Amino acid sequence: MTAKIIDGKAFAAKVREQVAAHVARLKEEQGITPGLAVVLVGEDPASKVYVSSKGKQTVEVGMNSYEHKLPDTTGEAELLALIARLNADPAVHGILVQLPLPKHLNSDLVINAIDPAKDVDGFHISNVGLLGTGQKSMVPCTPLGCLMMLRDHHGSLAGMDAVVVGRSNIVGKPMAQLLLGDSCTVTIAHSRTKDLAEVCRRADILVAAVGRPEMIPGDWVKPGATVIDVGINRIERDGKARLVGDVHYDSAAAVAGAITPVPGGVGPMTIACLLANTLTACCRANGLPEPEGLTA
Ligand SMILES: NC(=O)C1=CN([C@@H]2O[C@H](COP(=O)(O)OP(=O)(O)OC[C@H]3O[C@@H](n4cnc5c(N)ncnc54)[C@H](OP(=O)(O)O)[C@@H]3O)[C@@H](O)[C@H]2O)C=CC1
Ligand SMILES: Nc1nc(=O)c2c([nH]1)NC[C@@H]1CN(c3ccc(C(=O)N[C@@H](CCC(=O)O)C(=O)O)cc3)C=[N+]21
Repeated sequence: MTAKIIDGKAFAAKVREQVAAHVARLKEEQGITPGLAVVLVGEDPASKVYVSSKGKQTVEVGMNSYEHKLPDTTGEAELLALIARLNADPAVHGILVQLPLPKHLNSDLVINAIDPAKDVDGFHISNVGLLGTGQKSMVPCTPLGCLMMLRDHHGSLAGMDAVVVGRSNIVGKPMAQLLLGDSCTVTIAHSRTKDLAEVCRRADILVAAVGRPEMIPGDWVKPGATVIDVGINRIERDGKARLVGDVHYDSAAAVAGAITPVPGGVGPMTIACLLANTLTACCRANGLPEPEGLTA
């Protein structure tokens, strides 16, 4: 079997179109423009690329983008003061603090200082708790993007065996919650899992969020399974810089039923979902109906 390629880039473009249409209506009918503030501390090159890409796409869908670039040496009090200002600013509907933060800053403390209603990353403990109990929340962008692609491909996910490899707070755990919410039977695997290959082979839906280039080979994939590759790994091959996932694409695509590529899979959906979450936050802040099909 040769897998159907799930085109995250094209899917993300459709999501952005929906967001842009809704934003245009908000402006015209309500005089409201959604605003997203992105905070970047330090000079991490990959983070800089993501932040500028986020800013560009925010403007493209008609929203206001506020970029705050702070030096590596920024102290905790200074960062918390900026977050307090953004929390109080009615023009800002979404706040994202780019991770990882420099080591001297406590990211839990910083994230939990964001107003949960503006926490478009869905990382605040209140949003984590709301998601875990099945209540309305802000849902983390990467898992939300994965869920949208899975629902689009399968319709209902009920009863499917899902394996999530990775248990981080930003991808693995919220991904597992969303799959459980859609009635999958969910297994979360990690670095201490025994016989990971065997666990993966049980999966109808296999989500890889590990951060190890091409760690999952095709013979760990159940024939016909859907493979969602979250990994973004920069490697050098034949003297060239390349981006690869956590799944060995060629061998996995030979057995899977469907697979997301890297690049062009989960990554573009993450940013599209960030824009969708900002729109959702703006609608909620103004007591307006939320966009349909763009929330979990
Ligand atoms: N496409 C996108 O939009 C995004 C992509 N990413 C990418 O996704 C990947 C994961 O990111 P993130 O969740 O932040 O990473 P973390 O490093 O926070 O977590 C990695 C997880 O993988 C597990 N793990 C590590 N090695 C193994 C192994 N050999 N076998 C099984 N499990 C293992 C770890 O287990 P343990 O807990 O036991 O240590 C951990 O739970 C990265 O490549 C990242 O770049 C991340 C965010 C967004
Ligand atoms: N607070 C916070 N929220 C995040 O959502 C967040 C973060 N911090 N820190 C870093 C990770 C990573 N992340 C990606 C977003 C887009 C692509 C993306 O668009 N990738 C393109 C390729 C881009 C390239 O070429 O480098 C693709 O896969 O096609 C990748 C990764 C969001 N993250």
